[in-house]
Amino acid sequence: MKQLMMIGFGAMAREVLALLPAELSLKWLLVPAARVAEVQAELGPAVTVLSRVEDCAATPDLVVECAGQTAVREHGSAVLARGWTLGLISVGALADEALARDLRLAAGQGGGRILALAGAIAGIDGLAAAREGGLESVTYQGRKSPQSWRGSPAETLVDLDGVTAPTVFFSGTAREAARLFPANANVAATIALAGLGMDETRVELVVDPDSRRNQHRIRASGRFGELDIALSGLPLAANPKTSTLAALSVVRACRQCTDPLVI
Ligand SMILES: NC(=O)C1=CN([C@@H]2O[C@H](COP(=O)(O)OP(=O)(O)OC[C@H]3O[C@@H](n4cnc5c(N)ncnc54)[C@H](O)[C@@H]3O)[C@@H](O)[C@H]2O)C=CC1
Ligand SMILES: O=C([O-])CC(=O)C(=O)O
Repeated sequence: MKQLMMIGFGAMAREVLALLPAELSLKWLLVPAARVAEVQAELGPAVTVLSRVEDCAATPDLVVECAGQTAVREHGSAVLARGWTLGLISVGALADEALARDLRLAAGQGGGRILALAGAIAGIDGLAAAREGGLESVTYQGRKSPQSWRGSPAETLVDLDGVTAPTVFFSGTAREAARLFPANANVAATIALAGLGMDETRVELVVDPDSRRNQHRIRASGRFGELDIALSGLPLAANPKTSTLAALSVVRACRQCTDPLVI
C-alpha cells in the first residue's frame, strides 16, 4: 500500500479523501498548528496530523497540496528538499518569481519533483505539447458567479451584488491574475506555465450573475494550429470558488502514483 501526505483539509482535500484510490492511503495530513488537535480527533489514529513537514520521519510516496498559495510558501521547499514529489494545486504560487526559484532550488538539491496539476481546466496536455512547436498567442478567460468572487479583490472592482450582465472586471497578465486572485485564478498560472509564460499570457476575469458554473476558456494559436477549449465546471458545494474538477485532478495524480499505466 502506497502512502500519501496531504497538505490542507478544506473543501478540496475532503473531496479528494472521499475519492482516494484504494491502493493509496492517507498517512500524514498537514494543517495549521491551531487545527492539529481538532483534525486529529476527527480522523482518528490511522492518520498522523502534523503542522510541520519536519515532523514526518518516514517517506511518503506522494505529497499533494490542497491548501492555498501560503501553504506552498510555508511547506513547499521542505517537501522538495527531502526528495519527495509534490503535486501542486495552488500553482499560482509560482507566479512569485522568488518562491518559484526557491522551490526549483530545493527540488534540484534534494531530488524532489513538482507536479503542477491541471486543476479546474482541461487542455493542459495539448497546450504544453503545442509549446514545443512554438506558440503565438494564449488567452484565458475565467467566468464565475458573484458568490464565487466574494472575498476577492473583485469586490472592489465591480459591484458583485448589483451586476446584471456578464462583466469583465480584470484584464491583465497571468502573473497578475494568479497573485491578485489566489483562491480563484491558479489556473491562469497553470496555463502560463504550459504555454507562453506568466507575462505573455493574457487573462480576463468575468463575473456572471446568470451562472452558477465556474467557466474556463482557453484559446491558443501557434505552429500546431489553433486550440479553443471551453469548460463549464460545477463548483464544490463546500466552496463555490473551487471547481469539482480541480479536486478530481488531485485524485488523478493519486491514481497516477499507484497505477502502472499513467494517463
Ligand atoms: N489549480 C486549480 O484549478 C485550483 C486551485 N485551488 C487552490 O486550492 C486551494 C484549496 O482549495 P479549497 O480546499 O477549496 O479551499 P478551502 O479554503 O476550503 O481550504 C483550504 C484549507 O487549507 C488549510 N490551510 C491554509 N493554510 C495552510 C497551511 N499553511 N498549512 C496547512 N493547511 C493550510 C486551511 O486551514 C483550509 O482548511 C485554494 O486556496 C487554491 O489555492 C482551488 C481551486 C482550483
Ligand atoms: O476552481 C476553479 O474554477 C479555478 C480556481 O479556483 C483557481 O484556479 O484557483
